[in-house]
Amino acid sequence: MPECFYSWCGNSMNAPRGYISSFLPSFPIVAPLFAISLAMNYPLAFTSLAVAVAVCIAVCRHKASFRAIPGPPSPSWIFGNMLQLWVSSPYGKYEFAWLKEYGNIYRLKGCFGQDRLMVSDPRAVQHILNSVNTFRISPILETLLHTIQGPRGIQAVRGEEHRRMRTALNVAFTASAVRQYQEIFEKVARTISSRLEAASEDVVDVCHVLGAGTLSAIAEVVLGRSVEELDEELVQVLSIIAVQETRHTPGSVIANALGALLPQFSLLKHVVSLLPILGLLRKTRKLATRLGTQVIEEKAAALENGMDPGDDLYAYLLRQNTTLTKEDIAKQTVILLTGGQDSTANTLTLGLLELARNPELQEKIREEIQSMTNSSHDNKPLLNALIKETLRMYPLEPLVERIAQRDTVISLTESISTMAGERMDHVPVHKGEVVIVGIASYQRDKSRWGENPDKFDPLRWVDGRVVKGEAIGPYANLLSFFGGPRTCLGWRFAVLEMQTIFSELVGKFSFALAEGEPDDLCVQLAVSLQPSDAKGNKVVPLRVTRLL
Ligand code: HEM
Repeated sequence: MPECFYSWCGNSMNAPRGYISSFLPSFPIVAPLFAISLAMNYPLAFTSLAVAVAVCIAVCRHKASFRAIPGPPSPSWIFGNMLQLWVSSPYGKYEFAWLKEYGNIYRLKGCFGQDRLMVSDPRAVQHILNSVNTFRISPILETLLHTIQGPRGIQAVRGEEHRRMRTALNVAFTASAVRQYQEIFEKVARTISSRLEAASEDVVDVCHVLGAGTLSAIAEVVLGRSVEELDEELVQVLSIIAVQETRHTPGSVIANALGALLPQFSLLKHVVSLLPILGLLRKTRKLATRLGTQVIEEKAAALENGMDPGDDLYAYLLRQNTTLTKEDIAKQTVILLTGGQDSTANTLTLGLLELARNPELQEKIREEIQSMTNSSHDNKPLLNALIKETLRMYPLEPLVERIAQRDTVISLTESISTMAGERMDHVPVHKGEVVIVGIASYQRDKSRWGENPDKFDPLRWVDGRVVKGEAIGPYANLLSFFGGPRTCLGWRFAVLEMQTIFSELVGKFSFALAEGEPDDLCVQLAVSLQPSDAKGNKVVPLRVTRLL
């Protein structure tokens, strides 16, 4: 579940006014949620609260350890550079310009004059993502993960328990385990093909078709169930989560700033997760866990009776006899369904959009696919270059905030100059300070990815322009699947799924921009980085023509 997930909760609050008062007794816990709600319902009261908090912060604040590092001017004391960073449209309008001007370590202003360190230096990024005890996610994000996944969800558990659970789950995500799901991916790809065919020679919202396709893939591969067999209510909540208009807003930026100040008490998680405004998250978890439990029970019974439990991921996990209990497996259903669907659908959609913008490249990739039908997808260089370039340009989680739990030092790949002209090859960070890992910025660093890093150009992966550099992330030195102990568990699954679906679709159809329509499609930061039209709707209309 991406970092920016909780902005979604902010936007989905249509709470009746009177009900806000029920948050007041637990105000320190729910401050961010309260802030968004207040902003929407009582703008004046919100402004007064924001000013009061700002004054407190200004009084208590100590000088940030990285104050001497240059960075862009701040346009506002209340928001600092945070609106430019989190709310700009298209995503990265300011961030990628700052990267060019200030390099891969610079200082930003957070809300109410607080300093933030923006980091995309590879060594520093690796250090932060690996040091999960020193750099923790904000308490409010932890609370939301706890709400949607429950205390036993893989993203909610920490430390040794996380390591144990990950090792056990990983048996179903190794290269050889994932190869077993190939046939199911092929079946799903053919279903997507027939849906497109039904609409062929017409303009189709590929985002919608691929969203439905990747939900089928995840349901069939993980649970051995077709979408038609899933609870209708569950499919409905999953699609609300996927298409919800969840862009960041000034309210969510303030909530973010306040959320970073909350204490890390586990009791708070339990209290906050009961709040009525988080009802949709609880409902998703309840429905998904109920389905997971039912599936696991059926498969366990089949195994006990010497019958075939199926060839899906849950059956595989049960057969492997891992240290996970049946309840623990069932409790991962919500992260697997939510984390595995939209992420892959968005990446596939953005890849097809880029091919529609570049017919020549599309034709080259099609020729490779059609001439290598019997080869493994791993042997198709252009197909894999398309996947890598789409992941590079459009990381699902482009910004990651972490709060230092103690004083520490971050070493850099290359030294930087302070405003006074001194050289620094490491940056001290004090307890409580917030660093922002710029994953999208890291993936646009010219020294690593070659000339024109802002251009979508898959050929950079085959003509030697990409520099190997320090090994980072699980796939192609990219951080789109994250890095460190919290690396995406499903990255091999996602790569094989994308290889299979791209091969099927690009091999059989041509994709073009809708004629007469301006190409105003872009990406915006919502729950994750999402394709969007100029009005912010999650739609990508493309003209799809059947070729074979
Ligand atoms: C293009 C597709 C995908 C992308 C870009 C992606 C990206 C990510 C990212 C960035 C994270 C880290 C989130 C965080 O901790 O802030 C993550 C975690 C995770 N992903 Fe994916 N993901 C993709 C597909 C999948 C699929 C298909 C599955 C499952 C079948 C999956 C399962 C998971 C799980 C279980 C975690 C939590 C790992 C942990 O906390 O130990 N992902 N993913």
